[in-house]
Amino acid sequence: MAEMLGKDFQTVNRRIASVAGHLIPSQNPNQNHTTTTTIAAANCSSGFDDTYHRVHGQVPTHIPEWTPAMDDAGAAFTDILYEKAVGEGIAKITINRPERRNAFRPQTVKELIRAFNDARDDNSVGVIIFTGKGTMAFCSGGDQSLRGKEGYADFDNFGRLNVLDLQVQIRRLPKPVIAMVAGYAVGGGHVLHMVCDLTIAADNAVFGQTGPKVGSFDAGFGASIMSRLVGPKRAREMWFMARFYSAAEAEKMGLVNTVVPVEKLEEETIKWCREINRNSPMAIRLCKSAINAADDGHAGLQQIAGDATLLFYGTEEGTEGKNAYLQRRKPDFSRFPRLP
Ligand SMILES: CC(C)(COP(=O)(O)OP(=O)(O)OC[C@H]1O[C@@H](n2cnc3c(N)ncnc32)[C@H](O)[C@@H]1OP(=O)(O)O)[C@@H](O)C(=O)NCCC(=O)NCCSC(=O)CCC(=O)c1ccccc1C(=O)O
Repeated sequence: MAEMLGKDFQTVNRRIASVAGHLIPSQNPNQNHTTTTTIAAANCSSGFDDTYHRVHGQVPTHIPEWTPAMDDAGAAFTDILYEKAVGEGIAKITINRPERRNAFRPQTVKELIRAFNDARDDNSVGVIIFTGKGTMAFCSGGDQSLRGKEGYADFDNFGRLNVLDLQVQIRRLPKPVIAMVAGYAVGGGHVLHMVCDLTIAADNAVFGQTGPKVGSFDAGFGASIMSRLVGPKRAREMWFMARFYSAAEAEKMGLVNTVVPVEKLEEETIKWCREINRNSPMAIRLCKSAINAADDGHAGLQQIAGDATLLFYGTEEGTEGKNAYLQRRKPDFSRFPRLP
């Protein structure tokens, strides 16, 4: 009996400690002593006051300390800025050609590919922000002054369309990529924000395809992903008319996740990054590959199947096979259940 009462007492104590863990001290200006308020009551912008929100709490919104980043090649970037937030697991990749409304040239795309590769390989990075320098443009597409008969040419005497490689890279990257869009996201720049996993738009953002006005089109992801996002009727409208849409219109169409005042853009984006980074990286990885799997055909299956192999390597069952091979014996899988 005494033992049972002791256990109950322990349970009550544990529960009180757990609830107290959700309490933060706050100073009441009218009183000289400290009172306690629940995190949910103090900060809850979502308006939910439940254990889920008390346990997970609020996400800090302060701007992080950015430090310049490099990749293994060590060559300086000329067309982009590549930064990581100290101690945060956030990388930021910025097209740095504001005088051209952040239009990309082949060199820009090569540098973007290097930075995205590095952010993928850095296992301290959980989320990548993709943006443009300044508030006038996220990206205005391919640099038309460099467009030739075979694509875009800057330092070579032949053209290329290497932005298509970048699109595929972002789509396959097993970490969330967030487009942080202020100003124009048009032409190939509009396609780039669409291939990102999420888009946080400033209230000055402008979206649209220009291709049919400038003698270009993206019949790849630019057509198929757009159609998924906004539906085929709207996608046809966007491509046939080549109109521009405000941030509010884009939000209504499902092109962006949220719209915030331009001066709050980075703060809000960082908040989303931190919120994602608090969650299970493997769950997020699988969610990304699962959402893309059907649309991406063999490549989509390969990504999600690779994730399954990755998980299987971490199991005892998988390890038994490897150990048996290394120990030159038959594997013994008899202890592993054949689940229904
Ligand atoms: C973006 C604008 C609407 C902004 O207008 P505004 O604020 O009035 O500024 P401007 O004075 O026009 O521009 C300032 C400055 O920047 C230069 N500039 C802007 N955009 C570009 C650009 N894309 N290329 C080259 N230069 C640009 C502009 O000339 C000015 O320079 P000054 O020296 O000061 O004069 C407006 O700028 C605008 O409409 N821009 C063009 C938008 C556009 O049509 N983009 C190209 C679309 S096609 C494309 O992107 C193809 C991409 C591609 O490679 C591809 C290939 C194959 C398959 C798929 C794709 C794909 O789509 O990704």
